[in-house]
Order: sequence, then C-alpha cells, then structure tokens
Amino acid sequence: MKAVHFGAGNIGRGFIGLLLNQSGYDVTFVDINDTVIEALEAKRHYEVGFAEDGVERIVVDRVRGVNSLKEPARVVDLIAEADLVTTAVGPSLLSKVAPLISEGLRAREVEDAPIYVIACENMIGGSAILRQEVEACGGVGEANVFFPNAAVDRIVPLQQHEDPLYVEVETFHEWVIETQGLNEKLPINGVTWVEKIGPYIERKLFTVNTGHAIASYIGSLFGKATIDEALKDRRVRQVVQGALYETGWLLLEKYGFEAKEHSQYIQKIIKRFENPKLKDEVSRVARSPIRKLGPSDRLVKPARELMDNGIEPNELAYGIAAALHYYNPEDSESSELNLSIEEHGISSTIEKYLQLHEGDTLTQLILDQYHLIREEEKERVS
Ligand SMILES: NC(=O)C1=CN([C@@H]2O[C@H](COP(=O)(O)OP(=O)(O)OC[C@H]3O[C@@H](n4cnc5c(N)ncnc54)[C@H](O)[C@@H]3O)[C@@H](O)[C@H]2O)C=CC1
Ligand SMILES: O=P(O)(O)OC[C@H]1O[C@](O)(CO)[C@@H](O)[C@@H]1O
Repeated sequence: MKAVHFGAGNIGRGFIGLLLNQSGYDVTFVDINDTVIEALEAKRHYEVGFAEDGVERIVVDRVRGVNSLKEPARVVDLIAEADLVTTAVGPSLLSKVAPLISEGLRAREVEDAPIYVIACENMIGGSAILRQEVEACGGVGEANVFFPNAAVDRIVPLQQHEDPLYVEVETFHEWVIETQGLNEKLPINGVTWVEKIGPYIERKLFTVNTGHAIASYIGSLFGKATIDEALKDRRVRQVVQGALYETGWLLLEKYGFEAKEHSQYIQKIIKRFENPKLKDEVSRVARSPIRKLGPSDRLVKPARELMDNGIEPNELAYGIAAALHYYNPEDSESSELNLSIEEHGISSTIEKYLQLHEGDTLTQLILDQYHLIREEEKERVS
C-alpha cells in the first residue's frame, strides 16, 4: 500500500507517518523544507521518541521524501499510484497543496482502485474544504476518490534536535475518520471509525484545542513560557478548567455525551497539558491567533453557541480577551491583530476578525475582560 503525505512536520512525522508505517504503508512525504526532504531521501527512515519514561523509540522505515517545489511531476506520479493521500500542513495551506493533489488525481484512470484524501488538520470539515480547493483548481478528473473528514489528536511540540528527522511526541493519540459516504474502511491501525464526525471533531476542538489555546493566551498574560508551567499557575488552571466546563455543557447539550465521562475526558486532557517532558512552548500553542479567533474556530464558535443557549461564557470570554491582547512580533497573525487594534480600535478588530458585532452581549463580555486585562497590565507596569 502506498501513501503520500503532505507536510513532513511535527504531526506528519510524529503521528500520521508513524501510524501509516505501522499499518503497512510505504509513505512518501511531500514538503517544501529541503533539510527534512534531503534527510528523508538520504536515510529512508527516522525515529519517533516519547515524552514518557520507559517508552522506547520506534523506527519508521520505508519512507521517502519529495520537495514539491523542485519535483512537482514526481508528486503527481506518486498520487496517480497511491492508495491514500494525507495532509498536515496547516489549515491555511490547504489551498497551496490542492493544485498538485488535483493534478495527481486527474492522472488516475476511471478503473483505478479508490483513493482516499484525508486532511489531518485542526479544523472542522478539513477534507471537505480540501475537496473544494481541489475542485477550484482542476477537480479530480475520473478518479474514484473519497475525502472523508477526520479529527487528529496528539501533542507534538516544536522539535530541536541535532537529527532533523527525530521527533518526540506524547504517547496519547486519537485519529477519528468519518465513514459516511465510504464503501470501505481503510486498513489503518488505531483509527476510530465513526458514521458522522461532527460530535467528535467538536468534542476534540472545543476541549483539547480550546483548553490549550486558553492556557497559552492566559499563560502568556502571566509571563509563562511553556504550557506545563502555565498550568501550575492557579489562575491559569482555573480559567482553563472553567472554560472547558463551559464548552462541556454545550457538547453535552448538543451531542448527549455522558457528563461523568466528559468530565474524565477534560481531566485527562489537562493532565496531558501538564506533561513536563513535552516542554510545549506557549508561542507554538498560541500561534496564528487570527485563525484561532475565527468565527468557526475553538474560541468564538462555542462562546457564540453558549450565548444562543442563554449561557454567558465568562471564562471563554476571558480567554478570547487574552488572545486579543496576546502579542508575539514573530507571529505574523499576532502582529496583524495588534496593528489592527492600534489603528482601528478593539471593537472594529472584534467585528472584523471574530465577526461579532458591537452591542452584542458576547462582544460586551469580551470587551469588559479586555479592558480589565489592560488595566491590570498598566498597574503591573507602573
Ligand atoms: N503539532 C501537533 O501537535 C498537531 C498538529 N495538528 C495539525 O497538523 C497541522 C500541521 O501542524 P504541525 O505538524 O504542528 O506543523 P509543522 O509546521 O511542524 O508542519 C507543517 C509542515 O508543512 C510543510 N509545508 C508548508 N507548506 C507546504 C506545502 N505547500 N507543501 C507541502 N508541505 C508544506 C512545512 O514545511 C512543515 O514541514 C496543523 O493543521 C495542525 O493544526 C493536529 C494535531 C496535532
Ligand atoms: O495546531 P494549531 O491549530 O495551531 O494549534 C495548536 C494545537 O494543535 C495541537 O498541537 C494538537 O492538537 C494542540 O497541541 C494545540 O491545541
């Protein structure tokens, strides 16, 4: 079996590549990072280590690498012959990988075996959105292709090792794929197959990712460098926990998850955040605040839906305000957000990026928290 994976980064090597290799796939990574691609081509294997005592490294072999900027035709040929295409490049880069995926799919014949294209990104409906991008740049031709939506969960922090391929990950992992519309399940070890992904992607996004984002933005407010350090601060922990019980209420209401089980799910996630061996930097988890503050993402969507249910999401509002206050000059989205607040004010910034309107109760909750943060900051500095 052959798989082509776009994005030989942290989750690509540390999760998707590893699982596909363990399921018997030969994996070719497609990336634009020459260092990683050259190392993959030279070594044809890499190692995955675990942020937990006593867990041995795993060697991932039968891997290749292609730089899509240098050898696009090779990528097309590989997709024409593959059983599976996966991506982990980041939600905003799906449009960049779509043209080659389209070309590769169009190179397939109508009688070829089915091929599956799965976006493994932190977003709702990732594969469906990738399909739209593919349709917008040439389509799929006669290929017998499925784009099942998926949710992926494993914390893989930034990697700083001498070996550019080595990646260290937490032991926990979850990969959920939707079966709706498929005629068969792919042979991938450790995948949870569900008829409809909606409840699972929202449970993951509004718990793991909401909690993580809030830990990073409130953590940054209190000068914390890593997520485990942030969680040691009682104030950060209280907001994270409070926000997760707010989104938990919504998830129970929408999807009927069992309350006790969901509470255990929340506690397990907070424990994962606390893993000191991960040394997960606040700046990684807080990255791309404009995306994270988007109307359909992990902070604003659950907050809006709670308001629709008559519940004021105070902890989420505090997290959102901290995200608006967050500033990292090395993060282009953070700089853009900051500039927008400076030039146009906080209310128009909320309107533009969060798509929340002035005068709405949720906007007011966020504004109140934002001004409080600013006041406290002024007091700290003076
Ligand atoms: N790191 C994590 O723990 C998790 C990440 N994710 C999701 O996985 C995605 C990737 O995240 P990470 O692996 O952390 O990021 P990363 O930055 O480590 O990896 C992304 C890779 O994509 C490559 N890339 C960029 N443009 C490309 C292009 N046009 N063609 C091919 N490759 C390209 C980059 O060079 C990089 O190697 C994101 O959507 C993220 O939300 C999901 C679950 C866990
Ligand atoms: O990858 P994103 O969407 O920028 O956000 C970082 C998030 O992704 C993860 O790396 C994995 O789910 C989480 O650790 C974190 O919540």
